[in-house]
Amino acid sequence: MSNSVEVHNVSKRYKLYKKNSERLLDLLIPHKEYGEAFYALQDVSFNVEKGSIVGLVGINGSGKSTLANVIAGVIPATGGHVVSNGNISLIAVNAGLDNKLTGRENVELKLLMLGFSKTEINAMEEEIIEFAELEKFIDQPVKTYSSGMKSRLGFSISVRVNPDILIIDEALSVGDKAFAEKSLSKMMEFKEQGKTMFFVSHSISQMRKFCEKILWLEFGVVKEYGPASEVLAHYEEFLEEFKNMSKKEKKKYRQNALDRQSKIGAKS
Ligand SMILES: Nc1ncnc2c1ncn2[C@@H]1O[C@H](COP(=O)(O)OP(=O)(O)OP(=O)(O)O)[C@@H](O)[C@H]1O
Repeated sequence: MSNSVEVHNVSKRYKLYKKNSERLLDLLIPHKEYGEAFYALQDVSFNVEKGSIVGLVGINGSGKSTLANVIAGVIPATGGHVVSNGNISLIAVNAGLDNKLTGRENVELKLLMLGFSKTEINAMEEEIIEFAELEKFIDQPVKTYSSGMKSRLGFSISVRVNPDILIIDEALSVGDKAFAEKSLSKMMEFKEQGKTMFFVSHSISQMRKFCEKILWLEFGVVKEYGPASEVLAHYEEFLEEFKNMSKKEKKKYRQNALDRQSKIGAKS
């Protein structure tokens, strides 16, 4: 099925080093283990049908961005695999923008890298700049942009490129309300065209309005995956409980997850 996404037992293992020398030794001496394993994702599996919009939720550090990056192919999984058939575009604040280059140079570079010709780029460029509302600033280096301006630029490039699968990671939460509205209506257009979308946001009301399904991640594992209204209701209950925990209870809760996420000896 085209535009569908299947995530099969995906894990992402990082190494945490106490010192830089450990990192070097780990590289140089392959038969010995240095540093501590940390699983940002553990055995994550779910399927997304073509044309559906899936929200990724979870408290800070749950692995939402890591999963978005693995699905987009920006970072490799260390275990499992993702099957997808369409072109995927990831929009995240700052994703893929070179801070030293101007906004215009970033637009041109990104489009060149995606294989567009100079004539096509010329035709697309002005539209991108206009949608991003960056006319006045487009020839300034991106390092001078606010996070909202960067996300507007990233969003505008990605939607103009017209991907089959779109992943939006927090990009709407840093822009202003008017741009968020405009972006949401663009996303509705994409939905009508049967595109598959992933949406990472801390805004439950945006999720409720927009997503059909929700994947709730909790410190690297899938806590629940299902219809948006059901999962969001459970997630909100959890947030309320979590908020009411004492400092000590929260610490214990996090520690239990950390013990699971750093289990040594797992292969993937
Ligand atoms: N390069 C890395 N090396 C080591 N650990 C990392 C790396 N990138 C992410 N992590 C860890 O992986 C975990 C998941 O991070 P991630 O950014 O995916 O979470 P998130 O749910 O998107 O968080 P937030 O809501 O705060 O944006 C965190 O504990 C983070 O510290």
